[in-house]
Amino acid sequence: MTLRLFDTESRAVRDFVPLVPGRASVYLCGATVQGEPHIGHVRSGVAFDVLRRWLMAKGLDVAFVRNVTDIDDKILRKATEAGRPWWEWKTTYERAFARAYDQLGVLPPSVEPRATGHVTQMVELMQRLIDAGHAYAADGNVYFDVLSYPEYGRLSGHRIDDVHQGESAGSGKRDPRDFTLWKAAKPGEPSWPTPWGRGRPGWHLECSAMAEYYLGESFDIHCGGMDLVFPHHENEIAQAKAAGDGFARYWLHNGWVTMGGEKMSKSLGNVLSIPNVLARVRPQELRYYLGSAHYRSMLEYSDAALHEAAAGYRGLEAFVLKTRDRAGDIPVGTWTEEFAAALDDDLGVPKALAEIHGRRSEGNKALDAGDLDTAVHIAAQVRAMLGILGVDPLDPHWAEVAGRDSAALEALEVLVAAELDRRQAARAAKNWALADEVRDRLTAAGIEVTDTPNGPEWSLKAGQ
Ligand SMILES: Nc1ncnc2c1ncn2[C@@H]1O[C@H](COP(=O)(O)OP(=O)(O)OP(=O)(O)O)[C@@H](O)[C@H]1O
Ligand SMILES: [Zn+2]
Repeated sequence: MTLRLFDTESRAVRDFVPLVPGRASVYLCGATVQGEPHIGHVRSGVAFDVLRRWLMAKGLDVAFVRNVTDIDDKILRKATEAGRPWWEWKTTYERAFARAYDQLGVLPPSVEPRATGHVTQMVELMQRLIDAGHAYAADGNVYFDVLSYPEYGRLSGHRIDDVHQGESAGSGKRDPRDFTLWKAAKPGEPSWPTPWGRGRPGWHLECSAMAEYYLGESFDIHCGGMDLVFPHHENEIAQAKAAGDGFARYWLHNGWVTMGGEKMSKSLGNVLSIPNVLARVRPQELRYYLGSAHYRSMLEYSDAALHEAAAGYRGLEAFVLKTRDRAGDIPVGTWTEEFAAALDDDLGVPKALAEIHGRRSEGNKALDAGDLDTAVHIAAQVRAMLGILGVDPLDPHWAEVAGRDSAALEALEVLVAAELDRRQAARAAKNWALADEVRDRLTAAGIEVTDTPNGPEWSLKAGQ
């Protein structure tokens, strides 16, 4: 059956026909590594990991590129405010994102290019745009001439008169609707040489240059969060197409994680960090929760919805484990036709999950009736289907992630217990100052101590 995908550019569900039979090329806009990831940031990683796994399951050789935006105004500003080098700052948060993707079982991309490593490709693209009369250099900046590209606005539906790039006014810009390809160097900021002077890349230029370098001038699918439709993806298209390239043939956008009806965002302060959520549920449960809604719909966060999803997942897991306990190893089987039809229909995960839960309930009936052959057959189907969604309960990845965390927790348990013994001894000796000091140190380290009739108990503070 043919996979059909909703393409933002044509505003329609279209059959997915790859450019090269048997292959699929996918570019996903990755993070601007300026701070700790929140659960909204990783939703696109999870949603398009399902796309990738489904393409692979259908036998395609998938080239999957997810970039890292590692030079940007926000990175420079935050590093300066913290008094740290910008390269240390961005590396720290690149690691935090990598860890979050890994914890959630997102497959590592085929390549993970950094913007700072692809200035050569950006200079080449700017040169082509200048040669074709679609870009101009002014005072060390390079701008894209929006009016020179009549198709501008096709992706987002913006009328040319309504275009506001949301950039600070640049020196030498001919028209306020033009956008920045390259920023002239400022004192104290990192910069790279170009024929137009030293400077650093604009955000939009990076992605066009990196997508084309790895995937070619035409490729299959470009993905990202829906806030990227304008201006980021509109500008990516303009840059590539004005230079004469075919660029992406399908545009996919995921909805937001919202909280209180608004996009989860650091600037609004309504964020939940990954470690915070992983203190409440396991990584596979968080992934199941983030992936359970259709990728294009909004996902309004609530503790209740998170726990409900986690319980739903545990029900599936319990069936697979129970069957394994009774019957031995469960192989990875194949998915059902209903599941395939659901995913082929623009990655209809909610329908696919309804199918999986339906199979689980049949499987449990088989277990109750002592029909182990049927139970094993169904458990193998459930494993295959959950595997496409990235949450196969028997995937060794989850044991590995849990092992890492539990080793650290066990070590913490020993250390905190020793501190609490010291505090109890101080209290017994009426040395209140020492007892308070121990407690304050634990609090400062994010450990909350509660005195109960059974003695002191501790937990990690549920911070942001
Ligand atoms: N709440 C969210 N839900 C889904 N995707 C999100 C959410 N917040 C950010 N993203 C996505 O994360 C990616 C990186 O975004 P970016 O680094 O620009 O963060 P941002 O949108 O400025 O968020 P914040 O204000 O929290 O830093 C983008 O693709 C964006 O669509
Ligand atoms: Zn991008």
